[in-house]
Amino acid sequence: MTTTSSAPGKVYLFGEHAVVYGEPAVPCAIERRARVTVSERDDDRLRVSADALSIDGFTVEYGNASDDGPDVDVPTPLVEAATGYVDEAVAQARDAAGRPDAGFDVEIESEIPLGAGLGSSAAVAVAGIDAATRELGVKLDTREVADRAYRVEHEVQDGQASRADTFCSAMGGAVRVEGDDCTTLEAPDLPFVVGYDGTSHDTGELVSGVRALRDEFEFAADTVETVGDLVREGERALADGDVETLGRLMNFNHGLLSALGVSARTLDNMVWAARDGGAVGAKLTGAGGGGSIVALDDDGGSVTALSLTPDCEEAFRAELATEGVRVE
Ligand SMILES: Nc1ncnc2c1ncn2[C@@H]1O[C@H](COP(=O)(O)OP(=O)(O)OP(=O)(O)O)[C@@H](O)[C@H]1O
Ligand SMILES: C[C@@](O)(CCO)CC(=O)[O-]
Ligand SMILES: [Mg+2]
Repeated sequence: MTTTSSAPGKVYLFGEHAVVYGEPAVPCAIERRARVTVSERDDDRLRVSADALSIDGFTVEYGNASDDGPDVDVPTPLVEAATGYVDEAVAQARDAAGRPDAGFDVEIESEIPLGAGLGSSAAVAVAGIDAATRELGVKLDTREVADRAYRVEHEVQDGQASRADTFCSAMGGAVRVEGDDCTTLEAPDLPFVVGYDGTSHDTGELVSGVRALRDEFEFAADTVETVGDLVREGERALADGDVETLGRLMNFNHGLLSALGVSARTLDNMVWAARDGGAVGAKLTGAGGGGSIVALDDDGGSVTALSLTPDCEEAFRAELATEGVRVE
């Protein structure tokens, strides 16, 4: 049998990083999806092909726990970084189905750039768990897929992950996450514009950087709490459909993320290009360090402005994905 599931990427209206320390955040799913196709094998091995992986796209085949790991001619840390989320998603599916020895051929196709703040890891984990459990004849509730995908991110990111990306990808739409409390939100179809600088960064490392700053300086811990205050204000603006206030708060959130050390010159340049192009607000999205920004702009001027910005490799309008994980 073969099973394909897909799940969307996301942008953060507000609250990334601070959400790791229990502050609320509001991510929104966008219509860019990762598709994971899984076929059960008749042995216990795992064969992963992922065209989009930045190490030139590759296929690896490796055994279950006791084996030596992937047999490929690329440095091990690179392979581990590339396959960590898939490995853990498969481990979750094996656990959910009570089939520790199940082997799979896994194929990943994704419209979400890797390591760019658009939630590629969460989408791959969510779609992977959904496809692999269905392939083994187990139908998980969407919230359980989200919970297991969270455990994948938590494991791969050395215990530093929130439930935000994975819950958002599993449920679709706009969501609110505060610690273990995850809810879906009524949201207007916001005019998201994304600018992507073409680079890739490691979420785990960026989270560690914020943690270190927060441990060193009390005012950095205060900054994280201020992000939480801003998100609560943002929730009211979202409920009122007050796009102008949402934009102002996004600008404020970008400044706070910048203070926490996770912006980059490319991100700042794209943020300013979007604002100059008429966006009501713009901020980096996701872990940062490079990657993507999100802006709110009804009339498309910011897409043009971003396209003319040397630091921007791709600019596009991103529609809210109302559907989360689904079987294809
Ligand atoms: N198309 C894909 N094929 C295989 N693995 C993928 C794919 N997309 C993402 N991944 C996995 O996710 C990792 C990137 O996750 P990471 O959390 O660092 O960035 P992100 O999720 O894109 O951004 P953010 O967490 O800031 O939203 C890759 O190294 C890889 O392990
Ligand atoms: C930086 C972070 O807040 C979002 C990454 O998209 C990490 C997390 O929530 O796990
Ligand atoms: Mg991620």
